Amino acid sequence: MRIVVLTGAGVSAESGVPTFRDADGLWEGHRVEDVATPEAFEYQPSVVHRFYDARRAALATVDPNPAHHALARLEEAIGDDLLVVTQNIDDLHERGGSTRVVHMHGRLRSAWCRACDGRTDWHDDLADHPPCPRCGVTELRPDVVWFGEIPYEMDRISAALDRADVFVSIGTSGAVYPAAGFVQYAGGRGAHTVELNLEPSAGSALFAEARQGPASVLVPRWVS
Ligand SMILES: CC(C)NC(=O)[C@H](Cc1c[nH]c2ccccc12)NC(=O)[C@H](CCCC/N=C(/NCCC(=O)O)S[C@H]1O[C@H](COP(=O)(O)OP(=O)(O)OC[C@H]2O[C@@H](n3cnc4c(N)ncnc43)[C@H](O)[C@@H]2O)[C@@H](O)[C@H]1O)NC(=O)OCc1ccccc1
Repeated sequence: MRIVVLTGAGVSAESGVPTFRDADGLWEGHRVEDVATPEAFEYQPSVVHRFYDARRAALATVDPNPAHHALARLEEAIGDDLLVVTQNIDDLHERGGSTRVVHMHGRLRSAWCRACDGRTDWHDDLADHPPCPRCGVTELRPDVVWFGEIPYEMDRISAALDRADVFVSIGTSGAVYPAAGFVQYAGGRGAHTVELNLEPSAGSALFAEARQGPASVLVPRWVS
């Protein structure tokens, strides 16, 4: 039984990581789309850096919750037959014990150098323009996928969706593409589709099965 699990901000909400759709967007009066775009980084890099530096620093104050741990147990049970595709840029899946994880929108604890294209694990701020550890140039940006940019590892994701027997979506509002289109893609190839979410998402009607409730309760129950 090959399973692809897609997760969104809702899987980390009970760990204390704010979601995008509560509090009318995320941050300091900025529409998320206004800080998570290459244009915003061009015109106001310090605002964008502070946005990600604060979220990166906050990672030290949160821990995985029972939903993350349950997915790690499932991986232990079925190994390569499971792939977790996350829209989240936090590292809670890995800290929960998962290893087969694709961060399609990037990672907070990684910096990407626009000069040498190198990526480096990064735990500190970027707003003070530190030099790239590889090439020494001060052209580091958050290693995240902004609106208008192509998500990471789309080939690996499409290949897994092609072969999936089950597609499960956890804690996502289904508002952002291409992730929001995965249910139709997998369902169209015969996969059984399940939504586990606090409330029905924009694409709920597209799922064969939809359960409402907190991820920390629904995911362990679904896994066991
Ligand atoms: C706004 C939207 C309409 N715009 C887009 O989708 C755009 C444009 C677009 C492309 N195709 C389209 C088609 C139609 C319309 C528009 C488009 N997409 C892009 O630009 C993408 C790039 C988008 C990525 C942007 N970066 C992010 N994040 C990283 C940065 C950062 O994090 O700062 S997106 C970011 O927002 C999204 C937020 O959504 P969720 O995670 O779902 O969070 P949200 O708060 O919305 O919802 C939380 C849910 O959880 C539930 N919940 C809450 N608590 C709990 C709980 N306790 N338990 C369970 N559930 C819970 C709630 O009920 C709710 O349903 C996530 O994807 C997240 O990663 N790039 C691209 O398309 O390139 C081309 C391409 C495509 C394919 C192949 C080749 C090329």
